Amino acid sequence: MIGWLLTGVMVGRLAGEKRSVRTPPCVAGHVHKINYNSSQLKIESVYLCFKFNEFDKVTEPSTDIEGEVEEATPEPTLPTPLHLESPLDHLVHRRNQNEVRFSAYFRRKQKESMFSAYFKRKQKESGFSTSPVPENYVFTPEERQKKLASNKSIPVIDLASANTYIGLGHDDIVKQIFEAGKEFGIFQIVNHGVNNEVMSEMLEVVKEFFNMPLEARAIHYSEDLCKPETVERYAVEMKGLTEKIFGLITEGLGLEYDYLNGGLSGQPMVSHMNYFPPCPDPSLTFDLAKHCDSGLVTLLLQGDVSGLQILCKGEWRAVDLVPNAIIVIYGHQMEFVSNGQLKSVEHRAITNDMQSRISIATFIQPAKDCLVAPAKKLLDEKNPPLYKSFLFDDYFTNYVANLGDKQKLTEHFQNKETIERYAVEMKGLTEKIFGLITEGLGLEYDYLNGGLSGEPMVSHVNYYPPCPDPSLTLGLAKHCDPGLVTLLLQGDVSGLQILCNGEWRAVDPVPNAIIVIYGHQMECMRLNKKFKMV
Ligand SMILES: O=C(O)CCC(=O)C(=O)O
Ligand SMILES: [Fe+2]
Repeated sequence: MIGWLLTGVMVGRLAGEKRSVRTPPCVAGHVHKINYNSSQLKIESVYLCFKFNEFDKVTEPSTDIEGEVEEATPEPTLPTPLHLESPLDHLVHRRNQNEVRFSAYFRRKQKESMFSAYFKRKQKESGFSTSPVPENYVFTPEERQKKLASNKSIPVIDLASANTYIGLGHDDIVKQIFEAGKEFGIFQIVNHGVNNEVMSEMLEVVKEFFNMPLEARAIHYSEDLCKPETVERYAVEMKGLTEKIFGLITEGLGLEYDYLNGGLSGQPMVSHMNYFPPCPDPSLTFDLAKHCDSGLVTLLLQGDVSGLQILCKGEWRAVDLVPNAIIVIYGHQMEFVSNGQLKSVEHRAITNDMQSRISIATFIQPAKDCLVAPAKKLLDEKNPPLYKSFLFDDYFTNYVANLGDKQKLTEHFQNKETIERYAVEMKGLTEKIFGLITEGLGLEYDYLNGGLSGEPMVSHVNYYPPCPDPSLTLGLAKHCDPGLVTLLLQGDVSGLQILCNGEWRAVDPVPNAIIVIYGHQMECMRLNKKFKMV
């Protein structure tokens, strides 16, 4: 359902500004005007994209979408329109599905067909044409906010002694963060080390920007309001905070310190500035509809007006305003990587009729081509992988298609059934093969059962991305398998080779075949040396 984000959309980026020089626009963007009944709605939010260590080089967003637009609204003259994928794109589009002129620069047609069925249904269900809130912003009675059942508060964690690295204070913080992630998937942090001045300046910049009249914003904002120093300082602070938090999270999980760095947080950091104006009837709609965040972690700074709520054990709870706190929201990837030990939290933002509200959400997300999977170190016989491994890009496509619905997404990416069925099949096949091998050797039927195959069966899931120069490296170096037998299933791309009488030979892919590889133990058993390992 759409939300009452009666703001505007500017899609922007941090360009290569140099501090000493008065620079051309540092945020390029686009403001959309929408006429709705007699009032004018302005749908706004700003995306800023930061690539660290590369402030001068900005990721080129795709702009291949203009051609798809049929009826472009006349727009003010603006800097070149840009498109950046933001985790919230789908919500923005959802809000504005019925205002067909919303965006000339997004993949409108594609998004329209994606959301139109949903909207038709929702509109039919709602039917509140006389409300002060535009009909397409009205939620069904079941979906609207009710009195909060619980006010049990979300943990506020003091990071003051996080940097001591050892000792009670530090260990206690690690524990608190772990517990908060396990129970809530969200917590607030204070004494986080982020410069308070930078935070309040950043909120001021956003407020100042959104308080400008639409036309003035459209023409001037990129020069007058971006305040590159503030934005850049904020970005640097967020980057530092991310590293600190990641260190504490990985320590709590028992993973290497830098496990969440690299590909898992490899997409350029995006900050999304939200401006929510007062709403004539907050009982009917939301600033932001229920969703889970798509990435690993979101760092949220809210101004002095509260509004964030989280869903915890079926109940909505308010996240209290804590001065100078930053809210850490776990996105869906955190749940996948931690194999469900840490939760990602569903949340929403409620409206109010008196004040406008500002929030700044900074998203840390995996690179598009990053293979996300439960961390191997967290898996064992008792903790099988609960989720499939997948490319983040595939997840994101599903995220958009499922409107950030955590349940649907979890169903799609969970592994339980497939893994279990595969394991049962492998177990059965092993028995069959063992029977045939022992028969060939003239041994008792069950000779290879018991201790000889007594370790819990383990399946490794390997993914080999394309390699820019296959002549220089191997997917996997020469080795023999340590166990008795390996049952290998390969996808539709061949690659396995074996060393046979001093020569490497390819193993051809045969549809639906399973490759049986004898491990070292098979040879070591001195079964008349009839079997060779490969
Ligand atoms: O404005 C808020 O409090 C929530 C923002 C949010 O959930 C998001 O940007 O993903
Ligand atoms: Fe969110």
